[in-house]
Amino acid sequence: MSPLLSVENLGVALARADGSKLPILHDVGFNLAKGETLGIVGESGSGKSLLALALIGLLPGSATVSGAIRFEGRDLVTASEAGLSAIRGRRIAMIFQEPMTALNPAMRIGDQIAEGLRLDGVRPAAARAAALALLDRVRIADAANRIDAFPHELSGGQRQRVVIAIALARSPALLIADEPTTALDVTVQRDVLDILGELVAEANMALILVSHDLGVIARTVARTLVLYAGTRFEEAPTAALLATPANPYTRGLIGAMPRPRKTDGVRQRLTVIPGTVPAFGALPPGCRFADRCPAHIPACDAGEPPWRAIGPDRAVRCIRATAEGAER
Ligand SMILES: Nc1ncnc2c1ncn2[C@@H]1O[C@H](COP(=O)(O)OP(=O)(O)OP(=O)(O)O)[C@@H](O)[C@H]1O
Repeated sequence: MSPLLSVENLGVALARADGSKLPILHDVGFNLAKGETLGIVGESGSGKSLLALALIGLLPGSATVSGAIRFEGRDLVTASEAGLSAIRGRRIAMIFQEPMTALNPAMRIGDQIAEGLRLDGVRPAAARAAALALLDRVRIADAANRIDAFPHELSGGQRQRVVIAIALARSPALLIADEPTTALDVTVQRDVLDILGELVAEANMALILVSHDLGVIARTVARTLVLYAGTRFEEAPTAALLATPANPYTRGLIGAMPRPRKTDGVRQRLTVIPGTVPAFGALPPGCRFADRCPAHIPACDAGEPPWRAIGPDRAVRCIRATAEGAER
């Protein structure tokens, strides 16, 4: 069976001031089946947001896209703007970090949830009833009274739950959430992630969750794709990725995860990956992670490591990696 979404050899280049093109994304690829959940993780500047925007054709006008993005049998790289706007919202919904930018401040939340359904021809009373049911499903307490509230009358967590309700209203096949909880307090983050995970599973909807935070990814998705400096570094089932990271970069990300200390519950940053992500205009000739990598050997500088399978459901871009874990 063909996957719901297949991304192959995706490249995105952005125009520089002098008119030349600066490649940002390079050889990104993955498949997503119906109902499957995938996390995309990497440090700031790794290209996560550009990837999310590329998937729904919302890149800046200066961007050049190469490779293929196939969704429900259509190639989204070559699709017309009209073709893409017929898919956005209806078949692929998107949630961004800041709920206030997604909500209309002058419109009642129930009307905003019902709006998409009205576009699909649902009558007003049925759309309002569906909006009420969705508010309940995203656990807005006292939904019957809150349905006529304006966004500013809600907390940040409630607003993001309304955004989730809007995204789910039209039963899209794929939801892309880009840092959906980064603007929220840690405890509210967990509630919103749990609601998101539950609703996506109930609806058998596929989810792409973009986050710099492996803790967020670990809580929510079955598979994870690690990006580094614009390209894929590792893909694996999330549990295997966390237990036996094959790429030294993934191991570094895991080491940098804040986690509660057993004794007093204080969150502590254990290790940081030394150095910084290289600039896109000055990438090293070999592995992009070479100058930060604790497992670096001269062969790493010979050329870009190929993307290669290290198991039936695991792949990595590192000449030293094995499925038993990264070289140290
Ligand atoms: N509109 C744009 N014009 C020029 N450069 C851009 C644009 N959008 C992104 N970039 C550059 O592309 C690179 C990848 O950015 P992107 O926002 O995708 O990274 P990210 O992994 O989502 O990081 P963050 O977590 O900080 O958002 C960065 O170097 C960024 O400066």
